[in-house]
Amino acid sequence: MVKVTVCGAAGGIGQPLSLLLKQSPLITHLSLFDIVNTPGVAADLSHINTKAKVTGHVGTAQLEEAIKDSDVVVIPAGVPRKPGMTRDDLFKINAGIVRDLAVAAAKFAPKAFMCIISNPVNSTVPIVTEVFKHFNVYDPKRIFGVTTLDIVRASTFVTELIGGDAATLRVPVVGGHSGVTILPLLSQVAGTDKLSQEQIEAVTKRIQFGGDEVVKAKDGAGSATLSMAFAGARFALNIVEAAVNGTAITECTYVHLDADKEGAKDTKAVVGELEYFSVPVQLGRNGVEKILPIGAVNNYEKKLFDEAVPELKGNISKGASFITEGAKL
Ligand SMILES: NC(=O)C1=CN([C@@H]2O[C@H](COP(=O)(O)OP(=O)(O)OC[C@H]3O[C@@H](n4cnc5c(N)ncnc54)[C@H](O)[C@@H]3O)[C@@H](O)[C@H]2O)C=CC1
Ligand SMILES: O=C([O-])CC(=O)C(=O)O
Repeated sequence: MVKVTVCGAAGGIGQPLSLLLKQSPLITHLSLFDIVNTPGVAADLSHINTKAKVTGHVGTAQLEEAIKDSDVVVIPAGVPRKPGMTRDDLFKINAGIVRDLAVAAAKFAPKAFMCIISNPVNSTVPIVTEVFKHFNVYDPKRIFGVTTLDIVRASTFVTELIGGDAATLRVPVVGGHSGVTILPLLSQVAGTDKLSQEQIEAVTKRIQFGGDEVVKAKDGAGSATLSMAFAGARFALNIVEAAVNGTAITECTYVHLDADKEGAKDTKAVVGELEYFSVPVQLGRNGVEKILPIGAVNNYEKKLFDEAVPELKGNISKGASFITEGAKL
């Protein structure tokens, strides 16, 4: 039995993400939570002839039943950017939304794998951590910031330059999930040696600011939803596959480096005392099985790390202190 709850399931990401999850033969219960419209979305999806039973839950009074005993909780709840905004501008509204959902998960599904999509991811993941610590149910192996869209974009954009199959080209992207904190490690990708330094820098910027491309094109109607649903489903389904079948799947994801202290040593050597970083992680039955080395980084990439670290540090402490110095939970 595998219960997956999507919080924010009626939204731009939530709906297509739920559709993709409904196709998994491994999920037996797909629970849809939102503050609006989930009865309709659930009724609609429930007619699809795949295994998962679909239930809809609307409003905070139904959050407990929605989330109770979930194996996986995916959170794309909250407001998206409009042109001119940074992800950090969303903190004011989304921090409280993620906190309240994390409180419900800590109380009613403390063992769930938490997959956080809501922005700013660099800060919302520390919020979830601090809430779980407060309720004494914290396990860093089970809390993930979903940065898969950066990896998906990197595969697409790099393939446009070097050719090959975007579906199978793996580009490690580490760091965080906003602008300069997004660190594509192109020097580790076979075939990028054909590119000029100018091309490398341009595609690096494109990956870092891919979200802005969509925000601009949508012109006030929100940010990436369909590509995020694809990326979120890929990540959540990898978590499910690893948990159910023990398959060792490697994916870059934003985690607390305590999730595997030994494995994180090589990352720590580069990023200092930073607590969170998106790193290549081997997933398994208990979430993070191993943090894998970030590998060799060239001089240009080192410079990018230097820009990312102070920004990430600020984002992390902003999220953590929202709980540790905020109103009583
Ligand atoms: N991690 C990533 O790579 C990405 C993250 N995002 C982020 O995902 C979030 C959602 O984006 P969209 O789906 O486009 O927004 P949306 O506005 O279309 O949907 C958000 C949904 O959250 C719901 N919601 C609001 N408060 C809630 C609460 N307390 N509990 C449950 N649901 C609640 C809303 O009713 C709405 O249905 C945004 O913060 C956005 O920045 C977007 C794209 C990529
Ligand atoms: O850009 C945004 O605000 C949404 C997002 O995180 C992305 O598309 O990577």
